[in-house]
Amino acid sequence: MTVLLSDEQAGIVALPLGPLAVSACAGSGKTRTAVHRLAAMRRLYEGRGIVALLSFSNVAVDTFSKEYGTLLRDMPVIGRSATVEIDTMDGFITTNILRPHGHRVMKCPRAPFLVDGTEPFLNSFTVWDGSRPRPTTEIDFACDGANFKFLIGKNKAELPANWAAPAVASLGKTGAYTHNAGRYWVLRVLREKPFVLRALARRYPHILVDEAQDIGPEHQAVLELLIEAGSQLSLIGDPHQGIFDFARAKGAFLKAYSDRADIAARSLTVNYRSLPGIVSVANRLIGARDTAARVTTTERPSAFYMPYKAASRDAALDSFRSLLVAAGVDPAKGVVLCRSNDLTAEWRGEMYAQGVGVVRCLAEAAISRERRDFLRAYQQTCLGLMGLLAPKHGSLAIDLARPADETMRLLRQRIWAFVRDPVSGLPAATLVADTGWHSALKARVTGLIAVLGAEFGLQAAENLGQRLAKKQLANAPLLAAPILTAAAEPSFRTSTVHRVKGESLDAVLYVAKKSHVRALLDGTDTEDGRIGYVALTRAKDLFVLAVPDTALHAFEPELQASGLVRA
Ligand SMILES: Nc1ncnc2c1ncn2[C@@H]1O[C@H](COP(=O)(O)OP(=O)(O)OP(=O)(O)O)[C@@H](O)[C@H]1O
Repeated sequence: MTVLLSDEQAGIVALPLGPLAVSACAGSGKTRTAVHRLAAMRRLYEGRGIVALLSFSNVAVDTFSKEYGTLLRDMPVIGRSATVEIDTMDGFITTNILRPHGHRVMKCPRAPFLVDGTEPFLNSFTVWDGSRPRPTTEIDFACDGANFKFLIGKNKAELPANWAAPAVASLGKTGAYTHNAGRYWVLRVLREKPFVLRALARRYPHILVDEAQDIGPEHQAVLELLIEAGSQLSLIGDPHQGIFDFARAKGAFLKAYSDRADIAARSLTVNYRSLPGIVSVANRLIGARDTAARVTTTERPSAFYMPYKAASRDAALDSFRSLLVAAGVDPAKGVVLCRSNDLTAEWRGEMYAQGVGVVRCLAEAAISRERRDFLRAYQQTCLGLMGLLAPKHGSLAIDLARPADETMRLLRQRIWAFVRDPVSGLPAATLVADTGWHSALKARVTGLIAVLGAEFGLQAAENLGQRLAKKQLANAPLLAAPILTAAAEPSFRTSTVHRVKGESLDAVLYVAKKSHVRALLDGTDTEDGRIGYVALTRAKDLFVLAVPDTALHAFEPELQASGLVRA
């Protein structure tokens, strides 16, 4: 299949192959444009290094790799070089800097390895925050010019460097790093070991970053160092879709980069994804004049709002189902989107955050398995089991992830068997949490720990009973049964907006709280506004905004002025 480009896209691909900043509207085919430009640059740099295409999610990387593969099939041999790399931004810095060179600044005797903070061996690494010791893994790092700020807690309170730096160094010596600390160590490698930076810039003469609105200050600092050392940088992104404020990524770099004198700045303004009615609402919300490439053959609207009662979720989902049928969209393709994890879990019919500690991990494992997310079910089960084993087995999770010998492989099989089996292994999430589920869990997990002791020599932690205590479990199933059994009425995929970023969805129901509706209507100056905008612009054929019934009256004039139609 030949992949075609529009004039606008082809113009960007054909630009002289220097650094570039592309500000692109939603659905404008950034993937296609970036992949074609990558192929064009590849020819220029043939034999002189690697051209990297970086993004921020594994889904984006898979999509780019597939499209690039399709494009290569139609290319002359010269374009088929293997010297193109497609990766996530974090994957790129981990593979090229942290794993091979991190030990030079971390002073560890092994290649650095990622931890998520729950590994028991981390318990002995703490930092004083002025009133109490906190896990070192909770330290966040903010790039502050040539220095770093060390932050802690939800409010990101600043920690004095003379408390934080020694704690970070002490954990670094083990080789362990968190996602946040990884960027700190990467920047230290590039600043303190100039030969690494020089080699990297020679190896990557041109780096293209997609979703460039998501570049935060630490990634920006890495890219600026590479530019100084000789790499060229091209950015492509949409400032209206920056939804990673929590990572301090606010699209500032993309905006500022296009103003630099030596950078060619271009725009993509045609939306190929959504029906004109949806594009028109998006335009009104952000004051843009993007155009829709698709045409409609009917007068039927494609962007709606409807009231919902928080206590009547099923009624709202039924209304969405009717709208899907009326729009001719397969109901199985409808997707429910929410702003937060809690709201998403509620709309999925899950009992959110059940249990405490080990029991919570195992409850999440059971829910994940029932939702057929087996990998997460396995990972949560491993985490739970780690909490039931003696601290000396602290690195077991890492060994299990990459089993080096037959014993580890057998152990992994044993845990997988437990995860998969609701009858004698991990109890079904449809059982009542505080009675049937908990009592079955306690008996079976205790049995499993005994087996792990007998067969694999693993020692149980002390106080197993306490660790498996019945705390914060509701007198209801962990997972509402209709979600699993409604074969005739397929349940909708339900997700946070963040998880569907970059995707095209046939139909979207965006379940908003009052503040989310307000933010959506106010445009994209706030993060909540941008999240609403991302939800809206995922929709191809149908968008429905669910507004709390108590707030409908106040918003109705503005909703209609934006072009949304009452369902
Ligand atoms: N020239 C084109 N002709 C027809 N369809 C196109 C063209 N370019 C892109 N598309 C289609 O438009 C849709 C949106 O493309 P893509 O997902 O790359 O958009 P995007 O710019 O990344 O959007 P967003 O930033 O909103 O995620 C895809 O289905 C893609 O195949």
